[in-house]
Amino acid sequence: MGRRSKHKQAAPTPVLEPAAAKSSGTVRSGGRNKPLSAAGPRNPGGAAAASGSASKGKRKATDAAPAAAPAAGKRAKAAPAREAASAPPKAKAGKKGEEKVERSMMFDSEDEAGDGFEGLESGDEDEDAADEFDLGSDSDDEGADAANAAILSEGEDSGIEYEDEDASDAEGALGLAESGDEEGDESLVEDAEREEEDGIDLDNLPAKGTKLTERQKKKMRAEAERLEELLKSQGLALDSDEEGGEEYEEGSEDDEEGLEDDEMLLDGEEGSDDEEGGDSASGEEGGDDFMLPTIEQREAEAVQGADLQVVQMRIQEIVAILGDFKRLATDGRSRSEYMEQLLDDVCSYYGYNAFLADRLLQMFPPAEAIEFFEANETPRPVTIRTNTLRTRRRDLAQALINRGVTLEPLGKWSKVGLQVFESSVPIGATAEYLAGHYMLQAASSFLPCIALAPQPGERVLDMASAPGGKTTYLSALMQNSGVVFANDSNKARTKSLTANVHRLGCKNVVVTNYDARAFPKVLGGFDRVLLDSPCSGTGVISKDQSVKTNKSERDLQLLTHLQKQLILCAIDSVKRSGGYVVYSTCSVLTEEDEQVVDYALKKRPNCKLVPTGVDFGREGFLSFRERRFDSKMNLARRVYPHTHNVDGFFLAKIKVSPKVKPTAAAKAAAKKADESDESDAPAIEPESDDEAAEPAATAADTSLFNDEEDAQLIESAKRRADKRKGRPSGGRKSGAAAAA
Ligand SMILES: C[S@@+](CC[C@H](N)C(=O)[O-])C[C@H]1O[C@@H](n2cnc3c(N)ncnc32)[C@H](O)[C@@H]1O
Repeated sequence: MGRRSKHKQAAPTPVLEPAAAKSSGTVRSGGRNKPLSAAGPRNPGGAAAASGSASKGKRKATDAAPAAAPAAGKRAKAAPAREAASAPPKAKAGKKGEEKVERSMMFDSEDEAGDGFEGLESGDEDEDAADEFDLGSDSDDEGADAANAAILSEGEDSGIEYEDEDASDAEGALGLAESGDEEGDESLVEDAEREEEDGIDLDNLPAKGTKLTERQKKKMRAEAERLEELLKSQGLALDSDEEGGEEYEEGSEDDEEGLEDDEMLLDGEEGSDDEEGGDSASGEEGGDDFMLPTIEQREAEAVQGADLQVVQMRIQEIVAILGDFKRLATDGRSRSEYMEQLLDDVCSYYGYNAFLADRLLQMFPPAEAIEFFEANETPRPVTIRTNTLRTRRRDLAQALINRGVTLEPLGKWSKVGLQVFESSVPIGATAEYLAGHYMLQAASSFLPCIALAPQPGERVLDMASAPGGKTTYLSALMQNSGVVFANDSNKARTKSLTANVHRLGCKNVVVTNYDARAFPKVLGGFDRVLLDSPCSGTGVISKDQSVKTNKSERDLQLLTHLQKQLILCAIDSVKRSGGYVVYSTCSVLTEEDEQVVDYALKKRPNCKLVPTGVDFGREGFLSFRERRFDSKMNLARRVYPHTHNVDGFFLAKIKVSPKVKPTAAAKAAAKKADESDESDAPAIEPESDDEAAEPAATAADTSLFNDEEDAQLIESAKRRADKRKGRPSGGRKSGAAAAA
């Protein structure tokens, strides 16, 4: 990744993966165009969270950058949590004010340029240009591209830099300075500053005489070498004999001093052991390498409470060691011991329960997992979706700009999205909002609708639709024709769904209130079905910190069982001649994503995965731990907060063909899928009134499933519920139980 880009705000990213993933994340800090946040981190759920993430929440409110662990190659500026917690949260406010002016100026100057988004105020653009932000034709595509390109080319001024510029950045970064001229010097200073942030944190260098670990020494030597390389590439070698040395002459004293300092630091109390900076990280000497805490130390920490600063440092050390275990693990402890400590530390530092922290640590390599946890401490940018039933994006943008809103197009991948950077008015209460010109909608939540691609005149089912962000988008994509059945099992939530449908002027929507497992019995024959499934919400922790602590293994089992039932109903609701189902969740856990889709494919051999039409994000997993998934699962898409600066999200598109007589192999696969689902299935009822879990215990019509297992589960759940509420048990029987 280009180093410059790190300092600029990432828009929700049109980034192709896996390249983006490898680039260690796109969520970047402190650019001038820091986006308006959708929601501040909420109060963490548990006691641990209170100590851990509450303070982190504050810190992050002032600094949008997820501080990646050093092993991610970034060497995060590890501001001590407590110190940072007291950082003034309004520090950026003044900057934002300036930003607003800058952004407006950007649009103005683009007006003069006369293409793309810049036509906003001019009003004299030709029809083609005026259509640029409408849905539809290829030329529109080009127009939108041009608009974005114009903005992208403003990268330096606007402070916005998209991920796909990073490659050229990386190449260009070192060629910035013409040696000797002022510009060059400035660039060099900037580079050096960047080095500080990217590499060794000069603000937080250990005090002189501090004893450094071998690994720290090694890092510093490597950093020194890198700086030397950089200087050389600028024609400013450290060696004053070399050409160009003169220009460096002035600074050389300082630098020599600096080097002395470095050396003193490197030497610590013991004196330098290798001037050449050779590899001495093996830890044979001195035994001053990182050591995992002993059992006694862990017990003491458990009793006294952990010092967050210590825990944070330890997380970084462990992540670095796990990244190069053979070389860096010098205390004879096993990898699993390191993982165990990391799990403990993640729980106490970020405030997750052990179950979820463990699941998430399994999802990513350790360094990336920390990036994910960090990203969950900062809100995602506010995004809105233009309601094309009422207005055009350019008109909406102009209207909001006139109200003092700073915004820009979301990215090439969306013709209707806008990212809001700053607003002097509440974005959920403008006249345009009330008039239904836009929906406040997370960028990820556009994706399933894009994937479903409903056509005008079609019959569409949105199975779990409240509060209607996707329903209203589907309606707009269908240009208010055909029909969208917008269903949700939660009656209270259908009220906000209905309100949104009205506000946005969706005339082709019918709201229904069923447990979606009642489909296709109540209604079937759909061209397309969206199942935006109830889920654990592990992709939206930045919006709801309670997810960190309120999910247990049992909740997950209940959810996945429900999800599997729902996806079969979605498939069965497609018309006989075939159609499409999009399955999506805002969870990143494979149990709720690939595993559910895989189950459905095995149970319904007339289905196959097809491309989502969303060309960014990571591919779905083909396997995860001991599980193997459908060979086309790579067509599914995953997006993450730490790689795309959007809510974590999963989507898969399934083509449903007319039913065929299942082959023996298909039957065997379906049976196997059932068995595996049974082993995953919940053994006990949910205790909470958790919205997502509720339907599992109150299934309206389980006769859809001639599944004894289901019937028994529901029956025993009801018995237990009766018992808990003091009702005589056995007095009632569900339809399913009766049928069974
Ligand atoms: C992820 S939210 C849907 C968000 C919605 N698609 C949107 O874009 O605004 C999941 C929804 O599923 C609903 N739900 C949970 N269990 C359900 C069930 N068995 N049948 C139908 N809806 C259900 C919840 O009430 C919740 O509104």
